[in-house]
Amino acid sequence: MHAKKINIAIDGFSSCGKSTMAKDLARKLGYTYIDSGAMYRAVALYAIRKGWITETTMDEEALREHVSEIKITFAPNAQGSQDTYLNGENVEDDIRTLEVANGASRVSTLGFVRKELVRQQQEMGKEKGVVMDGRDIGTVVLPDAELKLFVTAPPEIRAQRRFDEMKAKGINPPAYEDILANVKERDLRDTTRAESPLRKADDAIELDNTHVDIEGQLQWALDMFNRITVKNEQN
Ligand SMILES: Nc1ncnc2c1ncn2[C@@H]1O[C@H](COP(=O)(O)OP(=O)(O)OP(=O)(O)O)[C@@H](O)[C@H]1O
Ligand SMILES: Nc1ccn([C@@H]2O[C@H](COP(=O)(O)O)[C@@H](O)[C@H]2O)c(=O)n1
Repeated sequence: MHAKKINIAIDGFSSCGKSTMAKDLARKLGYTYIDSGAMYRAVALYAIRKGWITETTMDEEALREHVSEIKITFAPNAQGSQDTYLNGENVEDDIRTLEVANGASRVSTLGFVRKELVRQQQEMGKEKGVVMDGRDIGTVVLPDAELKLFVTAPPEIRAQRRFDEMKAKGINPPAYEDILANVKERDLRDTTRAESPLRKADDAIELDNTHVDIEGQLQWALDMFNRITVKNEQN
């Protein structure tokens, strides 16, 4: 008999390894992975393309008026992972730039954007069997998630990992200092915004993965999952 599926919320700071952990865990468990950050990135990309976000300005009113035109979906790719679609267009690569990361960090401060995306994310979590990562998953999107994980590492470590990732992909990376500044800026905005600021849910279990590799963090997450599911079966 298959165990009853649960929802798993993974939150944490920018570039700490949340999506790596969430994807690996979903694959192991046969759950659906949802990258909530990709949804904020897709909104930002839409707004950048329309000229509503520039380096120094954000046209909130245009975004408010047109937010309902933005349809974000996910579909599996050949690598067994998920690609993000914006109104039917595959934007998985386009949303991974520093410019879009910065735009996402800015649009995510807007209450009406959060309201719409949280509604869609809650809909995706209704049937259970979801691993969702982001900033407010354990606190706002899925407050009843049976397992909540919170990942941390110092900004310098996180920026170095991003820098190494880009180099390994053959992308000419921005300067390490620019990546570090982006990580710190996004952390500050996420933790200080009025709408659903990033914080660890009271019932989340924390992992500082500074000295834990990708395999080690997956094993840790699986251990946490097994602990919770055994406890649930006993009750
Ligand atoms: N435990 C780990 N040790 C070393 N590197 C890691 C670890 N976890 C993830 N990474 C690497 O760190 C980089 C960032 O990871 P990932 O994209 O999963 O972070 P994230 O928290 O989802 O980021 P973002 O908030 O920007 O979406 C990737 O290159 C990933 O391979
Ligand atoms: N639940 C979430 C997820 C993301 N954000 C904001 O979007 C930005 C991009 O997210 P990544 O996870 O892909 O880095 C991020 O900087 C956050 O500001 C959010 O607010 N809530």
